[in-house]
Amino acid sequence: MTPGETVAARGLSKRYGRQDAVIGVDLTLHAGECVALVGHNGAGKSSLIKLMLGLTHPTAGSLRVLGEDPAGAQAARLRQRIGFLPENVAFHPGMSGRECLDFYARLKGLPTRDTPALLARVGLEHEAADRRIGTYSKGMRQRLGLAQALLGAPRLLLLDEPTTGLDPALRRSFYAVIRDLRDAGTTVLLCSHALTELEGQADRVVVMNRGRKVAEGCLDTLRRLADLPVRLRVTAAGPEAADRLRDRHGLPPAGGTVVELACAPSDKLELLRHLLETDGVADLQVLQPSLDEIYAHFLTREDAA
Ligand SMILES: Nc1ncnc2c1ncn2[C@@H]1O[C@H](COP(=O)(O)OP(=O)(O)OP(=O)(O)O)[C@@H](O)[C@H]1O
Repeated sequence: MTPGETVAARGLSKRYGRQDAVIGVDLTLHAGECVALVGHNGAGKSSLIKLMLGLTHPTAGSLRVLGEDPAGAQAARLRQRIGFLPENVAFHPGMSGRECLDFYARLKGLPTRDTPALLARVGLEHEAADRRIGTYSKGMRQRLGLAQALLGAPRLLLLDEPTTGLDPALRRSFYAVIRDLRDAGTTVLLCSHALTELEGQADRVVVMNRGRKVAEGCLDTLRRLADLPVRLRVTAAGPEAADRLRDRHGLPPAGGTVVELACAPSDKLELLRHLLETDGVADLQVLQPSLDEIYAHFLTREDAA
């Protein structure tokens, strides 16, 4: 592993009986980056995480996590430096948040003195910390789950669907904590189906389909690779101007003042220039392909292959 690399997978494969879960995956993660691992159900995301945690052994290929073999002799020590938030986090309902975190700290061989600061970091201080978990809302349980994952200041944080069921305000505060950790040098791997909310959160996106890595890059790179049409939403000054515009671009008359045009990314500037010079254009909006559309493009392409 080169300096700064926290995870290095080479040709990594995992097979359960006759079921291939991970197939020949190459993946490198670095300190201080937040990477989103996206894929449909059964794509192999959880299997990849289990391999990183050393809970299962690779069938083929190699995997180093923080410089160690996660399923090797040093696995227990290595796991102290990894934080993990499972998809369905379940805590004992009779414990308070504080008791629960103390319990997990002891399990990890850590002092419990950091518990109050961790609870405060995820917004569970004061009265909330001493309430029974059975009375917590979903958002509070999820925040406790994050606090649990942050025990021992891990250098690698694996979060499986961390924001499922959180309202937009809680999501924002969740991602604010993640950003701080990333900026402090932690590697964060976020597994998610909720693609659109990852825009602006992940530095890099890795797309998995049926066990294989099918695309990787920052959003701009994926956008470029996908080369999907850009849409321009034009608001015309009136219905006649809208129909004139439609006619010029080969669209049937439709009424209303909003006209949606599409073009290849390389033709965008020329079309914009043309529209700016066209009479009757009152406003226009450039609609880039969303992460969902880019993701669908890579999955469809792979399925066709
Ligand atoms: N213990 C197991 N035994 C047999 N097959 C398994 C096992 N664990 C996973 N699989 C299979 O491996 C494939 C990948 O599953 P995995 O759980 O890694 O996908 P995932 O991307 O995490 O899906 P999800 O988003 O639904 O959690 C699936 O076909 C799954 O049925």
